[in-house]
Amino acid sequence: MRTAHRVTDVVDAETPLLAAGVPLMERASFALALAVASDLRARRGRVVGARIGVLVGGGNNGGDALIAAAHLARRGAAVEIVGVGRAMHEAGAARARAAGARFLDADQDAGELAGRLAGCAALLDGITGIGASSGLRGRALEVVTALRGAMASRPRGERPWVVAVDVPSGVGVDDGALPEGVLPADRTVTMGTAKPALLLPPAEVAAGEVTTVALGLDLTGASHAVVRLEAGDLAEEWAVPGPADHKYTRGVLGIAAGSDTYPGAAVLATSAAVRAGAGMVRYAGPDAAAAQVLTRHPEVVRGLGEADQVGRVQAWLLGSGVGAGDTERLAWLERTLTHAVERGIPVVADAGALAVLPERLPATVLLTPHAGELAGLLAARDPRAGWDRARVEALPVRALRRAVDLTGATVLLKGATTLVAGPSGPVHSQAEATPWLGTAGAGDVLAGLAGMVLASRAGDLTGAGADPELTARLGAVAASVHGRAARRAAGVEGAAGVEASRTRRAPAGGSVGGPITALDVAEALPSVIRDLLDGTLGG
Ligand SMILES: NC(=O)C1=CN([C@@H]2O[C@H](COP(=O)(O)OP(=O)(O)OC[C@H]3O[C@@H](n4cnc5c(N)ncnc54)[C@H](OP(=O)(O)O)[C@@H]3O)[C@@H](O)[C@H]2O)[C@@H](O)CC1
Ligand SMILES: [K+]
Repeated sequence: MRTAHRVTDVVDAETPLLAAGVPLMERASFALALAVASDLRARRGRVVGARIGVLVGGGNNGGDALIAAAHLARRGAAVEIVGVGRAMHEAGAARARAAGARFLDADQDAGELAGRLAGCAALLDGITGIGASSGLRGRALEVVTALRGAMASRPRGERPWVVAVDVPSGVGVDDGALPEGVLPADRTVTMGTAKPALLLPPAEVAAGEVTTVALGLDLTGASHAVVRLEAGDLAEEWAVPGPADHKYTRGVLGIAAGSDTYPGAAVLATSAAVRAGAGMVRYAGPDAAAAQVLTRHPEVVRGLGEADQVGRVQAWLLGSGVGAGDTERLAWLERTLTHAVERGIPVVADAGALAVLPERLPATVLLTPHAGELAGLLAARDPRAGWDRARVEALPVRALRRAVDLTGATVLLKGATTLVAGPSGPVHSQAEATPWLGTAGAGDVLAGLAGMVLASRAGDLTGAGADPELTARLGAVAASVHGRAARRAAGVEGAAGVEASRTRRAPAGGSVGGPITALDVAEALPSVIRDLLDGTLGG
């Protein structure tokens, strides 16, 4: 599990150590210099003679960069420092100067400065860290903007290796905002613990590879702001049947997905649920879609009539492939959702069901909007706040939290990185998806998979002493398994392939994979789940 902590928690943990004289900045800057030296050695064989540009702001983030610059200069690098703040960490600057680093004229033309920096082997971004709010301004913004331009005009292989100090300067450290004028890093060396922006869209793309420096901060009392589940965490949450289990104890999922207009959603959602190991699926939908479901999956049972006539289910998936004009179906979804909520049955509410939500919902209802649907939900409930799709994409965590506050439900926001949060607990951020997954029907597969995961853990979700944060965690499990199945179906291989498929950079080994259909993703589920439980799936 990867985790990140809020700025206030980091500051609270630092304060007693600093008061006790623990040399946190020494530790931070030494580890930073080591990381830069090791990257330089890997990329060009040596540190000696390498030209390293250092962008320095007025606070302690600049202090980290300056002391690291001193270490690198001592190791023979040609270090060039540019101050872009109103002040400069004095002790750090003195050490860098004493070690032989050069201070460039900070007032020279930004374009000329940028041209010089763009030719460096490495750049350190030490302008701002956790002490600044989102968005660079003034001279810092001017220099970084010119630098971005200068770097973009060079071939990729001739751009400097960028290392961000603690966070890429200017990101929204707690909310993951990515304003104009952030220098994208190849690596971020973060101090004490990862910061939320390093795991949250859209800022995470500017972080590159994240290295966490252990500073000895005591964060045991602080809650996680962001959690990213890894393979071992998924395996722990996955319900594995025991000898006494049968189809009813493994979880019966009711699926009300698909319509005469979108019958494929029924097939995709049921395929995902069946392939992911549902004890039983009851399909409650129109005859034509049901015929297609049964042709493909004869093990699916039909559920006819109202919710109380369908037969017992442990969880529902409602709404995938039901359009806004399908009034009769929407009315049925609304009645079924109310029925499920009254009985404490977990629900995945997708697509059409998002249009018929009651005012308040329990946390065991998992809403699965994409950015456009989330914008619609927020615009309806919070009309004066001006939510639209672009704002949701720019501030996804804020949008997600707002939707949770307004509904009481757990919300899963689908995207290249999927976010899940409930009324309590962290934001889960799962980034396993490959861009190949951006294909019609992928959301129906996720919905069916998420419904199956809730059904398989229904007892834990609703019983006495149930963990109120479990729905969000299981939503994150589904998102991660969905992304991993997509990678497998697409043939994305190795860490380089995964990285390349996310960033579209040329891979150094591995494979970026190729096109997939939504059904391919559902069909890859059994092998991915098997490997997950065998412990052979990395990441
Ligand atoms: N405490 C410690 O010992 C440890 C601290 N550590 C390190 O310290 C960092 C936190 O340092 P911090 O608290 O000094 O704040 P910091 O991130 O440098 O930002 C403040 C500066 O930013 C500037 N600035 C602000 N807004 C701006 C804007 N929009 N655009 C441009 N500039 C802007 C502002 O300048 P001013 O507004 O005054 O001109 C001010 O000078 C932390 O991230 C970690 O790296 C670690 O080494 C562990 C030990
Ligand atoms: K920084």
